[in-house]
Amino acid sequence: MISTVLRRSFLGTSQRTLAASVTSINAALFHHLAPSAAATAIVSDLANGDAKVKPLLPNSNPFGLKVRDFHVKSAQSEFRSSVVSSAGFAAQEYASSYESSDGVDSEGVGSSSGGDGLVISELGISPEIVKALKARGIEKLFPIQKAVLEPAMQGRDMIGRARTGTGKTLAFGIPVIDKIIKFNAKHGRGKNPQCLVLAPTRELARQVEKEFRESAPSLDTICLYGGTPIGQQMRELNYGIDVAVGTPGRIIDLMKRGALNLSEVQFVVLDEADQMLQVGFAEDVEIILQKLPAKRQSMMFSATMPSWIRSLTKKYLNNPLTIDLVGDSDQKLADGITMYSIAADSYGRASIIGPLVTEHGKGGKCIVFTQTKRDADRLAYGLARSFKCEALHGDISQAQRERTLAGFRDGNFNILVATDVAARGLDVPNVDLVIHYELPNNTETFVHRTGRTGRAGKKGSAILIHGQEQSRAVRMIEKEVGSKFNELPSIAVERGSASMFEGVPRSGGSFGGGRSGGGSYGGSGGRSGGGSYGGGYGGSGGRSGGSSSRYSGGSDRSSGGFGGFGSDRSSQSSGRSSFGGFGSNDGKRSY
Ligand SMILES: Nc1ncnc2c1ncn2[C@@H]1O[C@H](COP(=O)(O)OP(=O)(O)OP(=O)(O)O)[C@@H](O)[C@H]1O
Repeated sequence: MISTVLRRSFLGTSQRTLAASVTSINAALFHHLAPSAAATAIVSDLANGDAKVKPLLPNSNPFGLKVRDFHVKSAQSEFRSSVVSSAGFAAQEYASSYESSDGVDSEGVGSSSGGDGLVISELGISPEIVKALKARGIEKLFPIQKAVLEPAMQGRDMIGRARTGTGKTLAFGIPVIDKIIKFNAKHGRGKNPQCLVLAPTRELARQVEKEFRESAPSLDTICLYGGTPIGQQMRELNYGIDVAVGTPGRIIDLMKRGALNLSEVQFVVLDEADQMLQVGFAEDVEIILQKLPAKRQSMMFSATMPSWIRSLTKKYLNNPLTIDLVGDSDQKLADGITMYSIAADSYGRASIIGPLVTEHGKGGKCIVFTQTKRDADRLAYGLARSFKCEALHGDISQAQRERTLAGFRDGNFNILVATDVAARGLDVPNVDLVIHYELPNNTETFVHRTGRTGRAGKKGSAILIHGQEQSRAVRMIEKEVGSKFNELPSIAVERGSASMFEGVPRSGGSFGGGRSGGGSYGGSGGRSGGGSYGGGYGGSGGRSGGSSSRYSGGSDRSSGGFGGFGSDRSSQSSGRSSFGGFGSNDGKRSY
């Protein structure tokens, strides 16, 4: 039968299709036969067929496409915590430092040395990982990694929380890839993913997948997200995958098409779990979790614990350990970030960005966060007259967003004007300055945006631009974040010069307040209702004229926002964000 299928393929299809056919048959065979037997069977059948092909080697096929030597059947990994027994103190060490926390940074990622982390090469972690990390300059564990390693190696379910830029991805990544590498060495490689990581945005999914790939080159990883052709992803899944990272929407799509088989998943990680709720993925996440094998290790990383997360935890995690390196009373930002604030009125604020970048950006990378896509476009347009600058938001095509991010990472331009699509999780090394073009919706957003700088122990600055009348809100942020702003002297702006946006196409116009229903600029267009700030920063929420406080809403918002940092707002269970749009997550939102 195999040769029949192959012959039919050879006669009637392109080489590309053929390759896929061979690969899938190969994969099917390998799943039922020992690898060597499978290879022999295929080779002998092909030898009798019409086409001339090279013999199949374990990791290649006649067309040079990647083929994996699958193990017959996956089983639960059996890993011993003794491998990392030297890290045995990690969780306890964290616990004691957290209990005795008095505002001192319990994480220790405050210096470029990476704090007093454990030396990775001494932990019994696979040499491949140690080598790959070393090549990236990573030789010691950061505190969250230290705290997570031992219980993760022991197979504990867990909920983790740590400040921005402190290495949460590798905290779950290292134990998972180490276990998979060791498992594969013992049992051979499986076709279906052993690890599934769910991320709320495409950008974050790509980044997490990259981190896995670069830390374990021998593993096959895939990133599954919308906005890209599904066929290629299906073919790659068919070749065999160790780690799948993706956004829930595309993952469900692939499951429905029968292309993604989650029956062998041993590790599931929810990264930025609370954001899943905010961007409308709550239901999808649960659908996926229900499809996973009961015997698995589940880890969840979440900045806050809304009631949805708690109920997820109860339903899908088994006696989870909570590792919280933030706590409720601590400073929420990573060390090394200096906060500044500056007052500017709505029409003058665009004009002060240039001087702020020049003075505080040190010629390095800078991200300016706006509330709305339109503002991001318009500000980027204006700034581009004097700086190399691009916009990033959810109305921009996925391909262009990827190019923009790559260009920013590579230093092709140094000012990125972005909506909150870039606020969470994105790791662009060496961002020196974050500017909040206006007050964010809530402290949590402030923390995530600000956390794009000062990563991995580096230094950075954040500048919050606020209206004269918003000082109460600024104080509230200070209180909730646990750090003080240094108030910068105002920058004089001549009225006429404020219009650096002349010539910008006005499509509904967020500048100067032409819009009704969400002029992000104060202006006349204020929203009525929305009341995103139920109790946020001192009560400007829900106002209707909106001539001053940004707290009253963002243009794309449709419903209520969050409370303060760490708050538990079950009112969010609708799964809708109060942000000005997340376009990055397969259509659930439009950032
Ligand atoms: N042990 C380490 N030593 C040096 N650099 C590290 C280490 N661990 C992680 N990093 C680097 O630190 C940066 C931040 O890591 P990561 O993106 O995982 O942070 P995060 O805690 O997930 O941040 P966020 O909350 O913003 O998502 C990355 O560039 C990563 O490669």
